[in-house]
Amino acid sequence: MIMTTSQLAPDVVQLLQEAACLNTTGDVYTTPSGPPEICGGPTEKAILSWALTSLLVNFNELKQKYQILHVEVFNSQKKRSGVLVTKNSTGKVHTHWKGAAEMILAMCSTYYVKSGKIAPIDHEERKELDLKIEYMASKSLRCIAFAYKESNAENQALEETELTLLGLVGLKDPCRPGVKGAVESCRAAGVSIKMITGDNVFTAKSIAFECGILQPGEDLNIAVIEGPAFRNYSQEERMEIVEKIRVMARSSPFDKLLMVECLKQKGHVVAVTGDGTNDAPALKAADIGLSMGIQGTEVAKESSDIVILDDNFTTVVTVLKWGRCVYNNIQKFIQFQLTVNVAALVINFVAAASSGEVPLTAVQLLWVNLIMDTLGALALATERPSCDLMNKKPVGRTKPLITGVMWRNLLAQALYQVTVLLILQFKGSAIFHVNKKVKDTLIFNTFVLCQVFNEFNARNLEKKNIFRGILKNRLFVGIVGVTIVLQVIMVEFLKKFADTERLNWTQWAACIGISSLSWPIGWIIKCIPVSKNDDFDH
Ligand SMILES: Nc1ncnc2c1ncn2[C@@H]1O[C@H](COP(=O)(O)OP(=O)(O)OP(=O)(O)O)[C@@H](O)[C@H]1O
Ligand SMILES: [Ca+2]
Repeated sequence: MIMTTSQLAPDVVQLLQEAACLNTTGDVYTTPSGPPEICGGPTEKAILSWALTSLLVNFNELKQKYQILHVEVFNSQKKRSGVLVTKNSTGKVHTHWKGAAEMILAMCSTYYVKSGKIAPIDHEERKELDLKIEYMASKSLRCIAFAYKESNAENQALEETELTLLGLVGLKDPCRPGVKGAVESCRAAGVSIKMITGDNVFTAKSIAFECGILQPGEDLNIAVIEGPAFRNYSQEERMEIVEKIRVMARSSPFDKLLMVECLKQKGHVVAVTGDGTNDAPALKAADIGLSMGIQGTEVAKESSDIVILDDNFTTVVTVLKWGRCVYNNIQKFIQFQLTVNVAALVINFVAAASSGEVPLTAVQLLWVNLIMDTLGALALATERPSCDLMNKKPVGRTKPLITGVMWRNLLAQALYQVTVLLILQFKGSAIFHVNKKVKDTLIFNTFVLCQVFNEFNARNLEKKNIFRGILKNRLFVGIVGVTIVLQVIMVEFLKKFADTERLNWTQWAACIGISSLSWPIGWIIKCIPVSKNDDFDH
């Protein structure tokens, strides 16, 4: 039941004001114009703003009336914070605790009723209060309880038993828009999301449903666990259940770390997001630690690999997408580069071994490497992420960089290039009725043009449509254009330098015709399935 201050006894209001404003790490700055500014952690801020608006407290005035004798700062293990204060006017000493509701309730033996009287918490009362906490939590509220005790001595430590419950507050930390979508995207990308929180199990469950981490129909007995239960399992038991857990509630920093370590031992690649000091060990232990740039504590940021500047979970999807894109672009370039090198090596080796002459000269090979390394790398590395990247399973930790699919594409293209170039080498002069120098130029020119065509093939390792989005990648088109222009200059104008002979229109057409066949070959070869043992998806 929500009550206004007028419905409460003044004594209780006073105690609640003390509880909210003295037992806090937050602060309030009054501004001459406009509402007061509250600072501190999110929980502290919420409680203070409730105190200012609902308890109508004057924060700074109240603080001056008391002296703080002892502080126990909030810690993630005990999930509570406490102070020992004395009121200047009366000299009375009060212990105040606030923290996770059921934990504070366990320290209480009495509670305040509305009228201001103190009543004992018997078995029945305790059950009812537990139900209240559970109800609030199931509405995805984070429950904080306030408790206090009056004592006489000033120098004693904070008492932890026989307290009087002052009240419960429920804080709503709503699931931000977009999070549900991000969770779904991650799931489609083969990334399983787990929520590890210090919250109560009911709050955690309810929030997990809200943002799609838990789905209707899931076996909650397996998917939801509390930190202490997880901790108390044996290592073998933990390894058995860890993959099935979706939500871990009431976890301590150690539980978070334990979970990350278990998942890593299972061979998973683990990413952790977190903002608090209590997340630091897990962030550090994870393969990828992502901390929050705005709310995040310095400790969390220091322990992480990536700082998410906008504190938005949906950014994780962007990180994932770009990470995959870079990996994919590297693969494309490797495939492209290896094709060039394998083909050049085989042609020269076979020709040298059989006739003692090499068709591609050192300068020509240097030239090929120069334009294909720099320009080819630029063209393929600047491809932007495509949507299908996010529908694939992740690459396993032990997966080779060059996959079966890449070998298939690479070998097919290299085989084609080697075949046509060797035919040109041995039969070229007869076919085209040209001298040796022109024939060598034909080989060189065809070889380079084959790479230009193959650069398009390399744009997509698996999909047959290699032109998708090509106009959006102006750099790619530009680079291919520059490569072609340079090649024309090389063949037509730099005869001495590259040892080439000018080619006529027919010969150019023949070179282009032969090289362009690498497109249909690329298309056909992609129809051949390659066994993918992708089941190691983490
Ligand atoms: N400033 C605070 N003062 C008192 N109790 C708090 C405070 N902040 C959190 N709590 C209690 O501790 C619990 C959370 O503990 P903890 O901070 O260890 O969790 P967490 O894992 O950081 O949570 P989150 O999911 O918000 O990151 C909350 O459910 C709440 O009951
Ligand atoms: Ca936290």
